[in-house]
Amino acid sequence: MKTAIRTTVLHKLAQQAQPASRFTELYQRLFATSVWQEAQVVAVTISLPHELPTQPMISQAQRQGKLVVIPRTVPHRELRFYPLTPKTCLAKTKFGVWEPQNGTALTKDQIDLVLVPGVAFCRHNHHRIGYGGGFYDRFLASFPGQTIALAQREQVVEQPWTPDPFDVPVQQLLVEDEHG
Ligand SMILES: Nc1nc2c(c(=O)[nH]1)N(C=O)[C@@H](CNc1ccc(C(=O)N[C@@H](CCC(=O)O)C(=O)O)cc1)CN2
Ligand SMILES: Nc1ncnc2c1ncn2[C@@H]1O[C@H](COP(=O)(O)OP(=O)(O)OP(=O)(O)O)[C@@H](O)[C@H]1O
Repeated sequence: MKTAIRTTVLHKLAQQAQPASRFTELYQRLFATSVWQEAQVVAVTISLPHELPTQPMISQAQRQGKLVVIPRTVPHRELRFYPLTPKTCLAKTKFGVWEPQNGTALTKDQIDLVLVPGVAFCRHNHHRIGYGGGFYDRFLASFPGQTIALAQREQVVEQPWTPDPFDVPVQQLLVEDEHG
């Protein structure tokens, strides 16, 4: 079931590249949350072309004096988050994402907010489906801070699926064009 949803949503997302202007209002809703406002250290990805653009969130966080950290994949399908600064060197992985090559990884308890990427999200219970690597499920299993995901309309699934025991739902799901 998760595999079928992943394939369907990825197919929809592949149809168009996402202009950040489409999501201005969604970003504003994120910036208005108390979790965002209180976070000093924010973990976010460098988005792929079909993903919701993350650059506006990175810029806003840096303007507000927050530390932005980005993931690097390491053996055993784990993630480590490194500061994104003008000194950060990035390299493209086989998977196609840009990852940091230098700096010092933070520990989980140093990160206040993780903006969780995903392919599909369940509207009702905030469960998520990623690319199938299990990186975020593994990381979030023992993450003590806050989690928020932003979703394009096409990524939201109305019908709950049966989650695997290791799946970790996000605490807040902000959906394009929806308030509340
Ligand atoms: N922009 C962005 N960055 C992100 C994620 C994301 O969803 N979006 N991730 C969210 O988790 C992590 C990377 N996710 C990955 C998910 C799957 C595979 C993967 O299937 N790798 C294959 C080899 C790929 C290839 O050779 O092309 C493998 O390990 O077998 C790799 C990374 C961290 N960075
Ligand atoms: N906490 C965990 N400990 C050990 N293995 C895990 C854990 N979480 C997930 N996995 C493994 O990761 C694999 C992929 O999981 P899943 O299909 O749910 O990935 P996903 O949610 O799509 O990916 P991601 O979390 O990277 O976005 C599963 O085979 C699972 O066994």
